[in-house]
Amino acid sequence: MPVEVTDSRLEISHPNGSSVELLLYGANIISWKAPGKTDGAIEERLYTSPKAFLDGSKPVRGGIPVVFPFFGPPTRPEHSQLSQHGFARSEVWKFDGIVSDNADVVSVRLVFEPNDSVKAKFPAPFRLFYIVALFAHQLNTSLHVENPSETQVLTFQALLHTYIRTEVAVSTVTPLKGLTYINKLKPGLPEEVETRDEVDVKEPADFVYKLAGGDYKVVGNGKGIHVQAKGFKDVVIWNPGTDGKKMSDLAEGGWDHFICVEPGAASYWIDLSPGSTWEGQQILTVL
Ligand SMILES: O=P(O)(O)OC[C@H]1O[C@H](O)[C@H](O)[C@@H](O)[C@@H]1O
Repeated sequence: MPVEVTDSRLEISHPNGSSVELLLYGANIISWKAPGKTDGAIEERLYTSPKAFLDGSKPVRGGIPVVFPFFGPPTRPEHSQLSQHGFARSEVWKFDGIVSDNADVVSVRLVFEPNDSVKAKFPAPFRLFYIVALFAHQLNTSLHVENPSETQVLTFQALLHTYIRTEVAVSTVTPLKGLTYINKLKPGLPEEVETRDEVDVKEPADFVYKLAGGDYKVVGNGKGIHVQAKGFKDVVIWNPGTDGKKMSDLAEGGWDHFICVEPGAASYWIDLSPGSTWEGQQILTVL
């Protein structure tokens, strides 16, 4: 079967050998395996920490966590009761059916509607859909935010916190040169302009690149992933380096094996008018 659903996870398989595993907890993709375009070798393309909690007790350290309704830490009073990066990554989503199943693409839809505990902390009406589409060499994830209110504007941020598996020692992200970025490692300091042709994360990195263009490449050891984004104007590049020692769900040296490339609305807010839907999409392609 191309889609297997259990109480807690989904597995999607493509006829060409690629596959995805996703937890209903957070709609968090925890694995994407896809063949190389030239060698055909099926490899894991995302990083999920071997120490990540996959039992729903804590947001998953790895894969693709979904960030909504704000990119943390909270800065607005209406988010003060919510935890870092909001609740979308720590609530249980529902499988909402197979969207397509053919030789090109197998895709599914998940939905999250606010439950009582979310409504108590975040009363604004909303509904989230997440479409996960698996192609031979590509994984396409689309977050749809609906505002069902007839009167109230829904204000939010959203982001896909993608952990790309790559060897940090030899990997770079391009093209970011010339972009203005917020350096979250130096809070309060003015924004900076990226001067590097190729950005690496050999030192701790936590940079929010604004109006970043939506087209990035992560390359290392002759392999790589093309990251395209639509609807997400920013991209965050994050790796904690040895500060990762403070994270109970990241093993010693785990930070050497990923770069987070996070398309998102992170430096700005989206005001969604009543009755409207917003979409943010990420397309990952094996290079
Ligand atoms: O530890 P988490 O809550 O998953 O956040 C991990 C990281 O996410 C983003 O990339 C932020 O820019 C970082 O500041 C944060 O440390």
